[in-house]
Amino acid sequence: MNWDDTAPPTAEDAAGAAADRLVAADADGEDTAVEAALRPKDLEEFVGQERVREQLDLVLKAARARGATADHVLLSGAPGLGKTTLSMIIAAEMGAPIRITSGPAIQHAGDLAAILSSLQEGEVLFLDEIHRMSRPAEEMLYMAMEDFRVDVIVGKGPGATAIPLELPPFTLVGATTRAGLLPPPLRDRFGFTGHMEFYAPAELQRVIHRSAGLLDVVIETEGAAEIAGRSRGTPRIANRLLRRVRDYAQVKADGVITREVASQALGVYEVDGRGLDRLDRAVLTALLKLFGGGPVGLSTLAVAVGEERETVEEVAEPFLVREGLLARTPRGRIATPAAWTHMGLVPPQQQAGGSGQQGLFGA
Ligand SMILES: Nc1ncnc2c1ncn2[C@@H]1O[C@H](COP(=O)(O)OP(=O)(O)OP(=O)(O)O)[C@@H](O)[C@H]1O
Ligand SMILES: [Mg+2]
Repeated sequence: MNWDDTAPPTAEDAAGAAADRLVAADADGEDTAVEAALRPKDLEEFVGQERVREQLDLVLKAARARGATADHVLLSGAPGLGKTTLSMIIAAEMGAPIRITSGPAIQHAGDLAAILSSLQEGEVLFLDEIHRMSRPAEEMLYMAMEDFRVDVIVGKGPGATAIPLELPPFTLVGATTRAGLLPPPLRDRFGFTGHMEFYAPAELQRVIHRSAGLLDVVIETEGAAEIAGRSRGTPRIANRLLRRVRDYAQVKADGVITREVASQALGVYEVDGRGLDRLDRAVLTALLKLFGGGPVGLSTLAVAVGEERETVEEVAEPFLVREGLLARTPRGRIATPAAWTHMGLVPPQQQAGGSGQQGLFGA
């Protein structure tokens, strides 16, 4: 694959790129299968997130010293940054069992009542995607969090009665990718909120070394750095790229991951030096080559790459914006100078003799 390919991207180039992306932050089937083995088991092993780790360490140590159940904890942050991992660490650090469920799994308040009433004292209840819980369940949760009590409604209509049910003290750990969507009364009932940030390359490098050790893969520092730089600040992506690079190293090299092996492998998988994949590059290429860097409307840009508007807007753009390669303006999408540099192209006004525009659109 030649990244500097001058032909405009075709629909075929972009099609499928969104479906099964190596650089997607959400877990795929394979991730789910191997992630359990790669999860750090205690705070010490958990890489990065210094602030959250330090604060959480205090919360847990204090609770342990008092012999009490830890305060409820809310973890917010983008997919793949370690929320589920941290919830398990909280339970492990407290020496408590953990029960795992998620917002979408709780359709009725009764579902939640059943879970809450079967908790043991001190148990950690991990509620993933807590922003997707139903309204009635949410209201039941308020009372459970605050007073360790729920009202179970028996019967219907005028004859319905609320039977109060005492709960043992427990620790709720809620996780959300969208903290802004949580109703304030719910947010306020957490004693501690940890905001997970994207990881620095050096931190991802540590994640990769650690995972390589667990997977019995030999990796050089430079090899880990190469993978880290393409992992979009996300441990899940780092671990996934490591597995693909390991395959390549076994088949095409002597199994050792050097910088060169990592770079070649990720070239095969079309993940570039900055973690952009084919879809990301198709969007940038269209924006730069067909529209001179913009501004261009989202719909036009989507047609040019042969993708749905939503795919461009929700799948490709967030990372391009985060990387400072693309900006969304009221007049449309524009490429930043960094985008031109990254794609190895020269902006029209910098091209010699003013013939740049023509050359650009004529290409
Ligand atoms: N700080 C970390 N140190 C080492 N590995 C990590 C760290 N954070 C996450 N990982 C690894 O990344 C993978 C994904 O982490 P996890 O499942 O906890 O993410 P998440 O935030 O729960 O994602 P989602 O929002 O999709 O549920 C796991 O395999 C885990 O081992
Ligand atoms: Mg998770």
